[in-house]
Order: sequence, then structure tokens, then C-alpha cells
Amino acid sequence: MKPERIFVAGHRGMVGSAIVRRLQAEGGCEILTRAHHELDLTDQAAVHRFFQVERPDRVILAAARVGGIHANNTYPAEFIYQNLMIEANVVHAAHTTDVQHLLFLGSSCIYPRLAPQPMREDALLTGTLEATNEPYAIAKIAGIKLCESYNRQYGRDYRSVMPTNLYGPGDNYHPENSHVIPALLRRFHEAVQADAPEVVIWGSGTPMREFLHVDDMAEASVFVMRLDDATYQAHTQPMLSHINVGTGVDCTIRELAETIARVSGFKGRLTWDTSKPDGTPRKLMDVSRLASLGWRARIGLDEGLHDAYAAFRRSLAA
Ligand SMILES: NC(=O)C1=CN([C@@H]2O[C@H](COP(=O)(O)OP(=O)(O)OC[C@H]3O[C@@H](n4cnc5c(N)ncnc54)[C@H](OP(=O)(O)O)[C@@H]3O)[C@@H](O)[C@H]2O)C=CC1
Ligand SMILES: C[C@H]1O[C@H](OP(=O)(O)OP(=O)(O)OC[C@H]2O[C@@H](n3cnc4c(=O)[nH]c(N)nc43)[C@H](O)[C@@H]2O)[C@@H](O)[C@@H](O)C1=O
Repeated sequence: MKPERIFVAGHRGMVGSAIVRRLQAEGGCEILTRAHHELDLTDQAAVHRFFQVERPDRVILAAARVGGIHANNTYPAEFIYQNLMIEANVVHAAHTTDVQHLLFLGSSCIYPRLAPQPMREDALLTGTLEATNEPYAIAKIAGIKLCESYNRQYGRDYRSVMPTNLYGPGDNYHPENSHVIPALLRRFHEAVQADAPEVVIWGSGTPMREFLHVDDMAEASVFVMRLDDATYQAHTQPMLSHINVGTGVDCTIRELAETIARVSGFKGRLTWDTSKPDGTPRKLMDVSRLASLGWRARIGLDEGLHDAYAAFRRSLAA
């Protein structure tokens, strides 16, 4: 029997590359990939041509325009446009070439800024979104609704997972546009190298965040993808089909910074730049739906940060 052909969109990214590692470890499938420079997923005609020629059996959509709080706040038009186009093109081309199975990656920012914590899947669309990433969140909500709508009208099996904040090998370490963990791994490392007396961290340090190692995210993505229809449908509803993926544990940005200082060996002072935005005060995910399906995160933050710091140092040597 011909192995299943899975298109991993965004395979060179942090999550996409972790998903490829996971699929390769499991074996039994053929992995189809295209780099951004080979196939721009915002180009509808190019995406349709690709699907018509390559005819994947299944799609994992881990391609997106992604960034931290500063990037989201600075490039709102790029974040909403590129993410809407990527998901609309890939979902529609998958349907028109009869791809029955697709997994879409959303984000925890889809939930209201002040949603009751931990945030359950049914908190979606119950309140105002966080301003610093509303365009990106709207695009991600549209991605969930694209999948649900193609399932309802055309009988597709397009599933959505909502990751909490992720980190790990292959992260984006850009000093301004990255997320908090890669930004601080780099900043603390550079401070140790320069024997600097202090490290400046953005915001007040009081916001709380949940952090999931990307290898856990990849395992959860493949786990949800492989659930049989009956099991998946027994735990979701046609218009509430997304599943939260997280650790169910959070910490303050101050605690995170103190942990990264310890992991990097920094002994100096931590100072706080409160001119920078804090963003959502807290966004802890309720992970009971996924737990009831049989998956839980395994990599704790301390272990994960040691692994991520080692990966960062390897990236410097590359
Ligand atoms: N990182 C995080 O904390 C979180 C991520 N997510 C979601 O997980 C998914 C993966 O994120 P992550 O791996 O961190 O992001 P990365 O930026 O590491 O990877 C995204 C990938 O998508 C590719 N890509 C971007 N635009 C296009 C395009 N127009 N055409 C083709 N490829 C494109 C990028 O290629 P290139 O770099 O060459 O442009 C890159 O390989 C995304 O859907 C994201 O929204 C959700 C919650 C948290
Ligand atoms: C995954 C998620 O990621 C983003 O939302 P976010 O969680 O607010 O993202 P963040 O990781 O950038 O910040 C988390 C907290 O950390 C503080 N912080 C301190 N010092 C630095 C710092 O140096 N860099 C950054 N980026 N943040 C810092 C920062 O001020 C904030 O309080 C959106 O993309 C959203 O769309 C989304 O999906």
C-alpha cells in the first residue's frame, strides 16, 4: 500500500520542523514540503497549481506570519493579511483537490483579553480581544471557522489545534520581533558574554504566560491528527471544533526571566522597561478536552528552557 503523503506547510519553522521530526520518528508516511521561497502560500494560483500537481493525502498547516507582541503591534496589516491568505488558500485548495484531512494551527490569542482563567474552548468569541494582537487573532479565528465551514458544507475533516506560547529548537531569536523566551535566551546569553551588569526586560513582569515546548506541540499535533473521526467528533462540536494545547501551568514573566537568568548563568541585575506593552494579563489554557482524549504535555519549563538554551547556542555555532 502506498504510504500516506502529508504536506507539512511551514516545515522550516519552529513548529513545522518539530512536526517533521515527529512524523519521521513515527515513520510510515511520505512528507511533502515546500519552502516559502519555493511556494508563497499567499499566492492563490500558485497554491492551487501545487495541490493539483502534488495531490497530498493530508495537510498540516503550520505556515503563518508569526511574531511576538512587538511584531504584532508593529505590523498589524501584514499579520492579518498574510495569515488570512495562507489559510484561505490552503484550505480551499485542499478541498478542491479532494484532500479529506487537514490540521490547522491557531493560537491561544484567539480568546478574549479577560476570559475566565483557565480559558475553555467555549470562551471563543465571548469578549473583546487583546489589542496588541487582535489582527492576528482575527485571522486565526477565521482559520477555525474556515475549517468548520468546509466540514459542515462539504463533509471535510479539517481540525484545529490552539497552541499556547511555544518555544524550543528552531525558534525566532530576532531581538525585536521574537517571542519572550527566545528574546530573553539571546539577551541573557549576550549579557553573560559581555559581562554586562544588567538585563532589561519588557513590561512590568506581572503578566502570566503558559509555555509549551515545541516537541510536545508536535506530538500533540500528530496525536490530534491521528484521532479517529468518532473520537474527535465525540469531544468537539461542529461549530466549536478547536482543541487547546498547553501545559495547564503558567508563571509570571518575572519568574520566567529569573529562571532564564539561572539557566544562562547571568548574575547581574534585572530591570524592567515599562514603556513596553504587557499585553494580555494572563492566558492560561484549559487543557481538559485534550487530556480527556488521552494527551498531556510532558516537558516541564525548567527542562525545556535548558534544552532551548542549548539549541540557541547551537544556532550560534551553525
Ligand atoms: N511560536 C509560538 O509561540 C506560537 C505559534 N503558533 C502557531 O504555530 C504555527 C507555527 O509557528 P512557528 O513555527 O512558531 O512560526 P515560524 O515563524 O517559526 O514558522 C512559520 C513558517 O511559515 C513559513 N511561512 C510564513 N509565511 C509564508 C508564506 N507566505 N508562504 C509560505 N511559507 C510561509 C515561514 O517561512 P519563512 O520563515 O521562510 O518566511 C516559516 O517556515 C503558526 O500557525 C503559529 O501561528 C501558535 C501559538 C504560539
Ligand atoms: C503566542 C502569542 O505571542 C504573542 O503574545 P504574547 O504572549 O504577549 O507574546 P510575547 O511572547 O511577545 O510576550 C509575552 C510577555 O513577555 C513580555 N516580555 C518581556 N521581555 C520581552 C522581550 O524581550 N520580548 C518579548 N517578545 N516579550 C517580552 C511581554 O511584554 C509580554 O508581557 C502574540 O504574538 C500572540 O499573537 C500569540 O499568539
